[in-house]
Amino acid sequence: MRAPSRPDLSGPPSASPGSSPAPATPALAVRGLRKSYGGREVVRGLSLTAERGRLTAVLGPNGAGKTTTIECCEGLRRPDAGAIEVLGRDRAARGSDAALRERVGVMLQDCGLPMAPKAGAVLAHLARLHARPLDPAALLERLGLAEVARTSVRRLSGGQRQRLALAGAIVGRPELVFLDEPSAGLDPQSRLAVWDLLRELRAGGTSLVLTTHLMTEAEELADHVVIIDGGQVIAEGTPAQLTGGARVRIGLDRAPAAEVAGLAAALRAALARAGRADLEVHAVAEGVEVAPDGQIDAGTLAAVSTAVAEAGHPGAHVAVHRRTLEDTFLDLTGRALREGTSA
Ligand SMILES: Nc1ncnc2c1ncn2[C@@H]1O[C@H](COP(=O)(O)OP(=O)(O)OP(=O)(O)O)[C@@H](O)[C@H]1O
Repeated sequence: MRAPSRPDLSGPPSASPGSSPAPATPALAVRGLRKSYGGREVVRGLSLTAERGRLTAVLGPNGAGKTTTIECCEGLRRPDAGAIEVLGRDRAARGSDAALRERVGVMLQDCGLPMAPKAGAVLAHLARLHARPLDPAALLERLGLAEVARTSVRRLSGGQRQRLALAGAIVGRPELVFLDEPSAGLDPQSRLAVWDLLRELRAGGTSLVLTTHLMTEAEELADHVVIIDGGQVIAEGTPAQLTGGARVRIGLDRAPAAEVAGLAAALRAALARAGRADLEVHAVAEGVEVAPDGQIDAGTLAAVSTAVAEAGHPGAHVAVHRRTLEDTFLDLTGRALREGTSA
């Protein structure tokens, strides 16, 4: 199999090695954004910042207001209130659309491409609109689309259209790219190819802001994660900050709450006797967690294992557990299905 050719994804002119230092303003700054549809406010005073050269992932349940927020930032929707600065420019200022067109790439949720022309022609056309575009043929090849270059957009599969929309968003070598659910509906191979491409763009200095429902996508790619619910930011940080450190989990299968509480108390006592009162012990569903303030080193693991043995629960199993972003997301946004916003 021929290795896909690799388009030069080196970043925008401002990020090239040897050029002037990156500007101090963030790639995107949103302050107090508000937007209503038919009297229902779906974005309610939202503020977020995306730093330059970083990948910022915006997460949230269906209807949380992610697309509305991103479309306001892209200039596709007019906010009711609030301020949006894109690459240091006030989005609402006269002439900002024209000034930002060359510097900002947009991949829409519903692909936003014309249906009749052939895939290759669409990308070549988009490339011609830019001063220093990527090579469209290499980009098609890189995204596994070379074989459908002569197929009309209408006849592409959903995943192929999705990848073509991504190619269209980046072909102009933008400084900032907005991607609304870039890997929705992609098969695992295509998703990995898209992730590789996004990593490479970021390494080349491009700023990326994406929405996603894939927690693994945010965990794999994002420098900064913003969680939105009910039209507001409810948490943000690096994936590691949001998930917290690793814990030692002592599992008790199908144990009643009283037994779990008893184990937690016995562990606290045993750890205190061993001089490890610094270790926090929490009862969780079907077990107990011990959360060290930092990494789990061998001494900590040994102290916990000894304490478990002393506590005398023969059915207990000990494992190191790392919380995922999905755990945090569900803790913050709940497990119930959503219909619209909670406004
Ligand atoms: N043009 C519109 N007219 C009326 N209501 C709208 C419009 N666009 C979005 N909404 C409503 O605004 C709310 C927020 O929608 P939005 O698409 O911004 O959410 P989202 O977080 O992107 O959701 P999803 O994850 O499902 O894509 C939803 O309740 C949606 O039904």
